[in-house]
This record gives sequence, C-alpha cells and structure tokens, in this order.
Amino acid sequence: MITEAKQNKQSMYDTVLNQFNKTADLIDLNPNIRRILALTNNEIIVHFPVKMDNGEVEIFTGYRVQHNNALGPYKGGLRYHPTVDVDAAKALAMWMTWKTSLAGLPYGGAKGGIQLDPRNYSLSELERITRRFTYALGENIGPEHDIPAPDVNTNAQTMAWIADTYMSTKSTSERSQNQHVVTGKPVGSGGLEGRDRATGFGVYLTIKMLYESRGENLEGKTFIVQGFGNVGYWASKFLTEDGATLLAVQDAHATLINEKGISVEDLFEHSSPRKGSIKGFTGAVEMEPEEFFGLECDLLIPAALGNQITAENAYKIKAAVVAEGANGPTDAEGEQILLQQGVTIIPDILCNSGGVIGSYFEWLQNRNGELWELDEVMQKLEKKIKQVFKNVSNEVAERKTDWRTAAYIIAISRIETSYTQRGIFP
Ligand SMILES: NC(=O)C1=CN([C@@H]2O[C@H](COP(=O)(O)OP(=O)(O)OC[C@H]3O[C@@H](n4cnc5c(N)ncnc54)[C@H](O)[C@@H]3O)[C@@H](O)[C@H]2O)C=CC1
Ligand SMILES: O=C(O)CCC(=O)C(=O)O
Repeated sequence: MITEAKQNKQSMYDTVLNQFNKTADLIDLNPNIRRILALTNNEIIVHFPVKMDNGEVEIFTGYRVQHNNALGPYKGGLRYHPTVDVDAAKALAMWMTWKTSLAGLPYGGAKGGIQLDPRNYSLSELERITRRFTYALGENIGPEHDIPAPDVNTNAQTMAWIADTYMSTKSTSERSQNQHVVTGKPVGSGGLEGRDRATGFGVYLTIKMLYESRGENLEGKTFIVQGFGNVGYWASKFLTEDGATLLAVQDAHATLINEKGISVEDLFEHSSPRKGSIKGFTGAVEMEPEEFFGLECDLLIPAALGNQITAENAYKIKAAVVAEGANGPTDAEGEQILLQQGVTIIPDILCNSGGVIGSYFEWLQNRNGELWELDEVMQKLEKKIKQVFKNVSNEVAERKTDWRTAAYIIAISRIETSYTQRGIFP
C-alpha cells in the first residue's frame, strides 16, 4: 500500500514531463512541437450534482484532459479514485498520447475521471454519478472525437452506462452510430470479446518476449504483483498458466505471501466480484506492506497506481525485471536507481498497451458493424503487441539504451513526423 509520504514525493506529472524532456533533448525535437507536446490541448473540469440514496445531494468533480490529437481522436480511460485531479489526469493523458503513438494506432491521448472513493457509494449511486458525469461532459466526448475506456475502479458496467447515456442524447436514427463513444463495454452491449483480458495479456506477452529474447522462458520464474484488479489478475493468470509462480500480491487493503505459490483463481474467487479485496484470503498469509518490494523474486509487476517505485524503495528491489502494468508506477529517481542496479524495466507505454489495442479493435468492430470472435481478437492482439515489442527491442539494440527511452523515441518521433508532414511546424 502506498503511504502519504510516497504519494507526495513526486507527482505523476513531474514523472511524465521528466521522461518527455529527456527524450525531446535526445532526438532534438523541433522546439515548436516540443512546446505543443509539453502542454495539454484541453482540460475539462465539470461539477455536477447527484441525489444520493438518502435523498441528500452531493456535488462531484469530474475531469477529462485531452492532451494531443495529432494522430487521431483522443483516447484513454476514466478513473474513479480520490487521487484524481487535473494534474493526475494531465499526466495520464500524456502517457496515452505516447502509448497510442508507440502502438501505431490512429489515436491521440486523453484521460479523466471523478474524484471519489467508489467504496463509499451504492451501485445505484455509482450509476447516477456516471450518468450525470456523462451529461456534464456533453460533446467533449464522442465516437470520432474522444473515446473513454475503463481504468482504475471503472469497468464494463461503467462503460455501458456512459454509452447508454450518451446515445440517449442523440436522435433515434443516430443512436446506433454512437455506440463506439466508449470502449470496454460488456460484450452484450457492443463490447469486444477479450477486451477484459487484453491489458493483462499484453503485460504477460511482453514479459514472455523479453525472456525469450534472452533464451529463457517463464517456467520456474517467480513474480510478485501490486494490484489485483483487471490488470493484475489477468497478467497473473496468463503468467502462472505458462509456468511462473505468484509469490506475493498487494492491493489497497492487504499484502499477502505464500512462498509455495498463490492460486490465482482461488484468489480471484475470494476477491471478486463485490468484495473488491484480497484481504482475508486463506491461501496465503499477511505480511508487512513495506517489505513487499524487497521480496526475493525474478519479476515485479506494479499494476495499481502511479509513483510506487521511488528513491525510498527502489534500492530494495531484488527482481531483475520490472514490468509496468500500471501507468507511471516508477518515478524518475526510482528509475535511475533501478537502471543502475541493472534492472530491465518494460515501460508502461509498451507493457500495458494491450488494453488500448483491444479498445481499438472494439472501436473498429462497432464502426464497421462487425462481430469478432475471441480467437480472432487474441490472434490480432498477439500480432500487434509482438510488432510493437519488436520495434522497441530493435531501438534498444540500435541505440544501446534502456527500454523506456527507446519506446519514447519511437512514440514522440512519430508525432513529430506527422506534424512536420502536415507543414504545421516547419
Ligand atoms: N484496465 C485497463 O485496461 C488498463 C489499466 N491500466 C493501468 O493499470 C493499473 C491498474 O488498473 P486496473 O487493473 O484496471 O484497475 P482496477 O481498479 O481493476 O484494480 C486496481 C487494483 O489496484 C489496487 N490498489 C489501489 N490502490 C492501491 C494502493 N494504494 N496500494 C496497492 N494496491 C492498490 C486495488 O486494490 C486493485 O487491486 C492502473 O494504473 C491503470 O491506469 C493500463 C492500461 C489499461
Ligand atoms: O482502452 C483504452 O482506450 C485506454 C486504456 C487506458 O486507460 C490505458 O491504456 O491507460
């Protein structure tokens, strides 16, 4: 679990700007494009009232930050969490711009959400909050303009409420053309088979490919995962199915260890659907949260919040590979320490890109009135992630640099090329 001290150390916005500036210097980015990319295009803040179950009215604050749309419509998740604010949304939106560019998708980057703790609200309150948020955002989102998706504490149900609310603002004949205003919907409501597992699958596949590039495989590898939600669960499932052992898990409420291995399915059964926590699971024992990052293991997967690996704990990390399932889990100082220790970091914009690639498939499916089967989706996803991994791996080899730097060089150069080709910044 993160402590206040860790949270306040560096903001996610500091982290992403630091990464961007480093790359801009390295590739000698056109100064005008640099000025544009260092800023966000739009920062939308909405306040809206919602009637609670007890009849009282609460006012909520929602955010949508649209960083850049040089390569296509804005794309990125919506997060429901007490830490959501404009700076967090700015950082997460920038990461989306780099991620979609790296993956070669026709999208820009955005992110947003509502500052709240969903555990304090009933399901029907969350539905009303989501619907009012959608009305408040109005035409700031749209299927060809800005397409939200699930993120922390939001899911397919949240996306179904948004799609339904947004479509209800359109005339009857236009409704069906607006289904792709969000991705990550339930399969029965225009969602994509496999979008639920797409991010975790990408995390697994990039790890597997890294080991394979070193002549190794997952058999016998041990790993620990922070966050056991959508990303943490699916990544753990694929990894253990391929022979790796899950030693320890941490979520917002507990840290568990079992040196003989934790059963991913039993833990999932325990923690979902509505319990929402790993606490109380009998197939492992609780340990001190502060000791989590220092556990002996081959692989660490941060799959919760940003800025978790910092100067305070990076030196304790024993894993030789850190695979960033979460967005921005490693701050600049933490990264320096890890790199000095010889740790390989598979950066977020590569490692968790399976999610937005899956979202792109869903968007295409809705736009074209198609239905894709699970096998087809997983094959396409695998092909695309392998391509993106290969591109980054080649850049690492050519430049003799780390994986994040290589990924950023590809992502930012693509955007620069697009601006230059269009003659915007000579
Ligand atoms: N859902 C998706 O498709 C994608 C998610 N991501 C990123 O992956 C990360 C996790 O997202 P999801 O799994 O979707 O969220 P989720 O809401 O399904 O799960 C979040 C998990 O993190 C844990 N957590 C929250 N606060 C924590 C804390 N202080 N210490 C330890 N654990 C904590 C929660 O207990 C939960 O287990 C986020 O950074 C998100 O931006 C990235 C790409 C796509
Ligand atoms: O699926 C998407 O559109 C974006 C998911 C997301 O928020 C992310 O990749 O961080």
